[in-house]
Amino acid sequence: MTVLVHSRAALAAELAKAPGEIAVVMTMGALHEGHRQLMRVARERSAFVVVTIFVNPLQFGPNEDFEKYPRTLDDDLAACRDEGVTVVFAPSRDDVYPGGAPSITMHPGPLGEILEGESRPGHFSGMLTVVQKLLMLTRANVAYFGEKDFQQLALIRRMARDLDMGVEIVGVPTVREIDGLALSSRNRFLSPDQRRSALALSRALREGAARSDPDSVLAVAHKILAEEPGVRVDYLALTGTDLGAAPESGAARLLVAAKVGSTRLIDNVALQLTPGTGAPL
Ligand SMILES: Nc1ncnc2c1ncn2[C@@H]1O[C@H](COP(=O)(O)OP(=O)(O)OP(=O)(O)O)[C@@H](O)[C@H]1O
Ligand SMILES: CC(C)(CO)[C@@H](O)C(=O)[O-]
Ligand code: BAL
Repeated sequence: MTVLVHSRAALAAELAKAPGEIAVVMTMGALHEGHRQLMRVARERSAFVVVTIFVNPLQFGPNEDFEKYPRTLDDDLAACRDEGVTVVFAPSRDDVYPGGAPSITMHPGPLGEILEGESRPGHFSGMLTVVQKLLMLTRANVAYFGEKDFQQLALIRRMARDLDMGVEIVGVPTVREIDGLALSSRNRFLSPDQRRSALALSRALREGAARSDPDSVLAVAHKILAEEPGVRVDYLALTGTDLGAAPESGAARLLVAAKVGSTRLIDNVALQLTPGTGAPL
């Protein structure tokens, strides 16, 4: 049975019943198969799984989509029930921030200043602050996050390690539609035409990642994105798996952020680089 709680007191009462390890899957709701995959991976290991649903105002910029972010609690609850989730914690803003905006917050450091951090000032500070609070409130031993938000996952791992938080952070591969589009709550804002345009993101990543020479990887991906007029690229970046400089060879990551209409989407893939193998485009 899945129990829905809204207050931190009701959450604490449910947590007291946990027989052992507590797992958490944090979300902003509007749940889709990507979220459900996180829940399934969590359930495979832990009998007690908490899903949090909270659209965190602290991680949205003033001109971002906080107000219009989809809120679909009834459907979300049904999805959590289907996946055998133990507790759904859907707090109000006052429950999470009883004293208003916190005066002590997380500082993401240099990794938080590039890519998403550069495009969304303050985003990662707000995100890490609420993740830390939700880890404390849920008393989680293990927490699951999607690779779709690759930089977010890297920062959460780093926070847990740097601050000795004693929680295990598990990354879960990105779940995609059959045509390659990464599942995202924001996909529902796309018109059919915009959805077709949005496919350029995953196509650019896939075809770029099929190359192994760094110049070719970026050139192929750039070309695909440039040829899609419905897409305005924010960044396309080839990095190491730690989001630092791309290695000359070995495991790397290709990341993209772009606006399709007024909807901002992100995606990324893993790839292997081998120098000197660039075939002409
Ligand atoms: N397609 C996906 N595959 C795997 N995990 C995902 C996917 N989409 C989201 N997640 C993960 O689910 C968790 C909650 O994410 P969130 O609620 O922001 O959903 P979202 O679809 O990423 O929403 P948005 O696109 O609006 O940011 C995060 O750990 C996120 O990485
Ligand atoms: C981790 C998170 C739930 C924190 O608000 C959010 O950033 C998200 O949904 O990815
Ligand atoms: N999925 C990352 C949360 C955000 O876009 O604010």
